Amino acid sequence: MTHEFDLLVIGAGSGGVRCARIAAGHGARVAVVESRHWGGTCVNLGCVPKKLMVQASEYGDMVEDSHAFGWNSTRGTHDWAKLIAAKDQEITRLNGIYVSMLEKAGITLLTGHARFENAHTVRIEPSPLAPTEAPRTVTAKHIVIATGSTPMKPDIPGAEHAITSDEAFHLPARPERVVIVGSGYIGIEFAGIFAGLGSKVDLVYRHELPLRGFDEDMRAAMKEAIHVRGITQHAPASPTQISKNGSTYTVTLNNGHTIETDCVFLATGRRPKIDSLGLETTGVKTAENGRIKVDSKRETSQPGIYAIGDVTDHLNLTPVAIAEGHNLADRLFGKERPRSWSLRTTPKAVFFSPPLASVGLSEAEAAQHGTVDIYFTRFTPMRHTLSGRKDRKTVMKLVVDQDSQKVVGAHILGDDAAEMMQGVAVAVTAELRKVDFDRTVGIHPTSAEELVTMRTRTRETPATR
Ligand SMILES: Cc1cc2nc3c(=O)[nH]c(=O)nc-3n(C[C@H](O)[C@H](O)[C@H](O)COP(=O)(O)OP(=O)(O)OC[C@H]3O[C@@H](n4cnc5c(N)ncnc54)[C@H](O)[C@@H]3O)c2cc1C
Ligand SMILES: NC(=O)c1ccc[n+]([C@@H]2O[C@H](COP(=O)([O-])OP(=O)(O)OC[C@H]3O[C@@H](n4cnc5c(N)ncnc54)[C@H](O)[C@@H]3O)[C@@H](O)[C@H]2O)c1
Repeated sequence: MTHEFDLLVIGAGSGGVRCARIAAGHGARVAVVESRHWGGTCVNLGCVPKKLMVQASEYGDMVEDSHAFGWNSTRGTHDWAKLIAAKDQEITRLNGIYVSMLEKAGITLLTGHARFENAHTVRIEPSPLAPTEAPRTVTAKHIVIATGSTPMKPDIPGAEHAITSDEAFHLPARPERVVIVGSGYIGIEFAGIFAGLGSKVDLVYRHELPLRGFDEDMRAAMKEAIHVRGITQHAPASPTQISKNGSTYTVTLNNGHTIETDCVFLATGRRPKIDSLGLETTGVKTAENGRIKVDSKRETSQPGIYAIGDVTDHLNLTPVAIAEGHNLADRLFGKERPRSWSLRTTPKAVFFSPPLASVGLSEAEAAQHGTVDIYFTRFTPMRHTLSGRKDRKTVMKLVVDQDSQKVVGAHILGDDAAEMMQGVAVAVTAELRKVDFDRTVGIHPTSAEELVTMRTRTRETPATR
């Protein structure tokens, strides 16, 4: 059977766009269907608007700190509507860039909600991006599901009164008080944004320390940094109910406490987006949480249908979705060896102020493989020796496998941590040893030079295997 397209990509987010562009570059006839916004979550309701808002939230303290450096500036007030408008203008610009980039690559752009009719046929129905467009049907030899994920709310009474990150980007006004539930990436990043812009923030989370899955020392350092930022932490605690009284809300916690607030923000995780996708008409299998199951080549249980990015709930980060999309397009249509990435050493950053960035293994993970040497330092960065914010510490940690002396993990909490970590990630991916760090000359005066000057082992952690 001849198909209209060699490849149909469902979802024009980070993974889908890269997969489509690379496939088109290899000469394939490609179509992309998008239901909501070109560029997907990262561009519209994720990384990009979030980072702009983090940056916005940092100016107040910077203006205050400038006094110590001789500036006669005043902190002033923040105009939320102006920030949202500026951010939206930038996103509209990016949407346009995505559309023209795809068109220039010779890709057919389809707007609407995609729903499988069978393993090679997809029906495209009206959606928010194309509410009046007539439905149509397309066929393709290969179909890639790149539909991403969507926020998930816990099943508690009153959850309908709460917002998620999707709404946080378009609030009509900044709430004076906000309760944020969840201490994953989104909970912490937005706690920092609202606190920096002047809101009173209460952060509620289930465990003793925030950021489950990160290195324990870094989780403790983040807890302290959150405190220093003036955010009230309720932990361990979870909400059992949200009630609305006029324009205020009351959050009841499982420890019996209640918090009054102007806004409740649930940052309690995301789920793969497979709603009304018609997967039941195909042989594509999903796991309990809706994650599409794929093999190492990203093929689903239905030959010819693949899945990449958040919808597979693997490492839910933009560069990972991009890597998966690129690699898949190379494998399906490329003539040379497919480009590949070391996902094992995917660096991560939580854009709090200061940010936390990590690559490789935590101390506990490394100890499962053998005894580890730990190098740890905590200091006041130079800027804050003058600004007076001496409680804004920078924390750095190197995790070294004792047998091989390879640096298997690096963790930084401090200003510019994410910028520093990208370079360190190259070293960890290249499996460099501690001696390679030691023989690298530092850049002075920086915080980063500590990474190559931590000479004395802080402790040895015995293997737990
Ligand atoms: C608030 C927030 C902040 C984030 N910050 C970062 C960050 O700083 N760094 C980072 O690396 N990652 C960050 N992420 C994660 C990152 O956004 C995702 O990992 C990434 O966008 C996943 O890409 P994707 O291609 O899998 O899906 P998406 O980018 O979500 O794209 C999926 C697309 O598919 C479309 N779609 C869905 N169903 C259909 C259908 N049936 N028919 C047609 N179209 C459909 C959707 O409208 C969407 O445009 C953040 C996420 C959030 C929510
Ligand atoms: N900087 C970045 O790279 C970045 C930023 C934002 C999001 N992301 C990606 O998006 C994903 C989703 O982010 P997220 O923060 O929503 O999810 P997450 O999984 O990182 O955190 C969810 C939080 O909600 C808590 N939680 C879950 N159910 C709960 C309940 N019933 N009651 C109380 N607490 C509950 C969890 O304990 C956890 O603290 C991340 O895992 C990450 O992959 C990345």
